[in-house]
Amino acid sequence: MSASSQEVILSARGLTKEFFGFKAVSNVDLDIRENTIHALIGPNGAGKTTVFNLLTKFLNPTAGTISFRGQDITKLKPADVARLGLVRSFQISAVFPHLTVLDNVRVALQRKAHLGTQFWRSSRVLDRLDTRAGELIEAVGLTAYADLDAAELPYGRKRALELATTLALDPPVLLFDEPMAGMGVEDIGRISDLIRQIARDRTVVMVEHNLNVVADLCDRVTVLARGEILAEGDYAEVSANPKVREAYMGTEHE
Ligand SMILES: Nc1ncnc2c1ncn2[C@@H]1O[C@H](COP(=O)(O)OP(=O)(O)OP(=O)(O)O)[C@@H](O)[C@H]1O
Repeated sequence: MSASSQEVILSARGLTKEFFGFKAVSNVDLDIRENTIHALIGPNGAGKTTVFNLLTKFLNPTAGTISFRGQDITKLKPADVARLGLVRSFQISAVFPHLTVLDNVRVALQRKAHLGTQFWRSSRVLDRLDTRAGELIEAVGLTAYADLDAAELPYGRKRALELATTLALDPPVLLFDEPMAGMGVEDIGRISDLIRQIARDRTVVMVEHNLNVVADLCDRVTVLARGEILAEGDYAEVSANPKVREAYMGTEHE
């Protein structure tokens, strides 16, 4: 799939973030295209997490603009952009440890369906929710764990549950900050498969340190270094770029 043929869904122009006069992100232009998996990579301190937090509105930029589907979202709050369909997963996912896997997914679906505050619920609506909950649990490989409390799940499976509760919201754009952090090889394979699967009809933006995962999953890669964009392209292009190699080498020797 050619990433350049798709519409831009999320973009930033001149994105800049200063912390007490220090430019963590400097004049970043970014175009994320629909139905692609787009990675933000770069050595430690490059500004990846700051860009991620700016895009999801957890931080306000010092300068620059962000637009989503052509709408300027620079001044919106995280909840507003989430409602528009720009949702970050994992770090703020609401997983209730003392609810079962099934009930966690049910709660997420009820929130999406705005049923949370209603006392009356038709059994037809609840049946539909249960069917969808079952599908989501199966999609993330948790069918055998459906009746366990979330707290009892091993780490990788907990992340799969977080993914299911995020998918329950059915967002067109999903952003992951280091989805593979702390995972073993087996979990990485499983979560990679899941991300590939959910990205078939969604846009995924991810900050990821594991370059094997980036090479395997991502259509487009933006490399940041010292708060600026160093290179952009597919993984083969950016990994062959001498400036990128130098930036990574530089930090290895620090
Ligand atoms: N709240 C803050 N206050 C001051 N400086 C900050 C703040 N957040 C980030 N920085 C600085 O901005 C720079 C970029 O940090 P950021 O966390 O965005 O980089 P990163 O590429 O995500 O790094 P890592 O790979 O280590 O997570 C770093 O020098 C960091 O110390």
